[in-house]
Amino acid sequence: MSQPRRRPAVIRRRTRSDTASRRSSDVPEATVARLPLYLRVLTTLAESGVYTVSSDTLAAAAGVTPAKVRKDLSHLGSYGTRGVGYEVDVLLDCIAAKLGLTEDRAVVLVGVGNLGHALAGYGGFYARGFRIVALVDADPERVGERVGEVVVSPVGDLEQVIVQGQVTIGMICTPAAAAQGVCDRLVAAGVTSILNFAPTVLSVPDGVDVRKVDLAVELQILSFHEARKRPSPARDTSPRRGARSTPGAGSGRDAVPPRRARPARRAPSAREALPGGDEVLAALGAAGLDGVTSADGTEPSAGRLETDTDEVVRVTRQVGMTRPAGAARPAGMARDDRPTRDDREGEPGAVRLEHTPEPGSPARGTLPAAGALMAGGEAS
Ligand SMILES: NC(=O)c1ccc[n+]([C@@H]2O[C@H](COP(=O)([O-])OP(=O)(O)OC[C@H]3O[C@@H](n4cnc5c(N)ncnc54)[C@H](O)[C@@H]3O)[C@@H](O)[C@H]2O)c1
Repeated sequence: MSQPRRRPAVIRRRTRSDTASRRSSDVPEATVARLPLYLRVLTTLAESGVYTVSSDTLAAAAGVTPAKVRKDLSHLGSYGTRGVGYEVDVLLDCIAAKLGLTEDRAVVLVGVGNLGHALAGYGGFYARGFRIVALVDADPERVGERVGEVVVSPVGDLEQVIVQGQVTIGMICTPAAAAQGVCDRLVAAGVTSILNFAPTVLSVPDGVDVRKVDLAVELQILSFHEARKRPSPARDTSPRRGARSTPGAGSGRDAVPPRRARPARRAPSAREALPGGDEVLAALGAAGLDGVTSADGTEPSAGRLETDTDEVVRVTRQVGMTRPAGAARPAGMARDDRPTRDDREGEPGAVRLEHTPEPGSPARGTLPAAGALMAGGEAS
């Protein structure tokens, strides 16, 4: 159980050599990730005048199990006292030292847009010993702007502000395309830790640490749990037939997963249909469609056309369709009558078109012209 205490505790700052001598690399990354949680809880307890804390209390406040707390703290050489728990002050110092928080750290923030502004104005960094000493942006209109105590510098001064401010940590808030270049310059100027907010994977030499923050990933993880709580109606998530594997997917730069599974692709040999009939063929011919051939190599005839997607798009526009033939289903046309790409080798982008009138629709050779077909249906 915790006991009330009179005097609030403060984190004692140690010298650089003191910190270095206590620093070790034998702490698992997962433990390192939890130490800031314990630190936050302990700071609150100390400020409330609490003198000791049990592993149960610390675990509950940090949202982990008591066993994990005991294991994590054992990596720090801190085992507590049976029946008493841990001394809050001692544990605070111990964790702060392990995290290297016993000295202030200078930070440069590159990219002072929406996100950069918000971060630069956040007082919580300073309270935890992180001083944003420089703000840098490539936009001349942002240069000279004051955000809090700091004036935005031109990106050309990046190396200079790093050296002058003895900066070792850089925060990247630029668009993804600019992030690697910014990262390279930060590293070349002496920055050895980078907090990257840009949605890209950065390459850095040995000895440079990169942490990536992506709130969208956090939301996607929450979405996963939401989906488990409330299963949605079944959706077609089957892999596309014939889809090739994508080497490096999810590990390369800007790897962004698709928002939803695409419908299964058709087999390459599938014959696709178009609003056919002699009048459609005539309309295509009148519109100047070159290179129309029949699907079976004979003279082109209504309902058996083979051409290139771009040409279909161009012609459908010329004959008055307000959207490409493949994009909408004209009235009287079966759902499967829409033309789609054909995967035949050596003919990327080709489409095979075959008209198959739906029962009740106009017979072959008496169909209205393409423009009329579209106008009667879903033209937008
Ligand atoms: N990690 C997250 O959770 C998260 C959340 C929001 C945004 N982001 C990312 O943060 C980045 C910034 O987002 P934003 O909304 O602030 O964009 P923004 O366009 O408002 O700001 C980007 C800033 O970077 C500057 N910039 C561009 N190239 C530069 C360069 N080479 N050197 C210095 N400055 C340069 C621009 O002038 C601009 O001021 C984007 O990559 C975005 O995807 C990440």
